[in-house]
Amino acid sequence: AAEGADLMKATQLKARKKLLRFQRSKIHDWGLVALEPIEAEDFVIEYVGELIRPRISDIRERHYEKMGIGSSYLFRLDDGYVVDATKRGGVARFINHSCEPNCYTKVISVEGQKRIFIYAKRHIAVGEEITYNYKFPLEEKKIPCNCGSKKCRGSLN
Ligand SMILES: Nc1ncnc2c1ncn2[C@@H]1O[C@H](CN(CC[C@H](N)C(=O)O)CC2CN(CCC(c3ccccc3)c3ccccc3)C2)[C@@H](O)[C@H]1O
Repeated sequence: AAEGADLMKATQLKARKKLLRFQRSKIHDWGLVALEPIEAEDFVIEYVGELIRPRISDIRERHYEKMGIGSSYLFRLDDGYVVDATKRGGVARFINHSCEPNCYTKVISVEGQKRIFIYAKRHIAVGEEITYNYKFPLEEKKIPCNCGSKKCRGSLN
């Protein structure tokens, strides 16, 4: 019974959302910082937003661009669907890109709903900024990358 409880506790620890804070980032404007140590493969946070169909996301993206909001809080899924965290989203929308990220994203269907979960690739120390690879498609108009990592590709797209 004891080991069962320990296993339960360990699982909860791994699955529990981590203590994070959004604050000024060295990479860009605002970012998300770890307030507690995070172990490799721990669940960090879910990228929460509205799941919208490809056509709707194109319309919204044009609208945001017109409003000068630029690359808004849109997280594109492989099938063209988009999770839009602009109006209603969690703090995960403040996570910046890195060419050597300390996290990775996983899209998991839960009751038919696609959701984006962010996990640690490695141990993350207190105070470290949470990052993942945006995997933006290559584009003409480059967004210069400021991740500062040795293997930086120089741009996000
Ligand atoms: N490694 C990197 N190197 C260089 N640049 C990087 C890197 N990683 C991320 N970025 C930048 O961050 C972007 C991703 N970003 C991640 C978080 C970001 N740091 C932030 O501080 O918001 C979320 C988007 C930034 N936008 C802000 C909209 C906001 C707004 C609009 C106008 C003026 C002020 C603010 C807005 C406000 C209200 C409603 C809707 C939108 C959304 C990338 O597209 C890139 O531009």
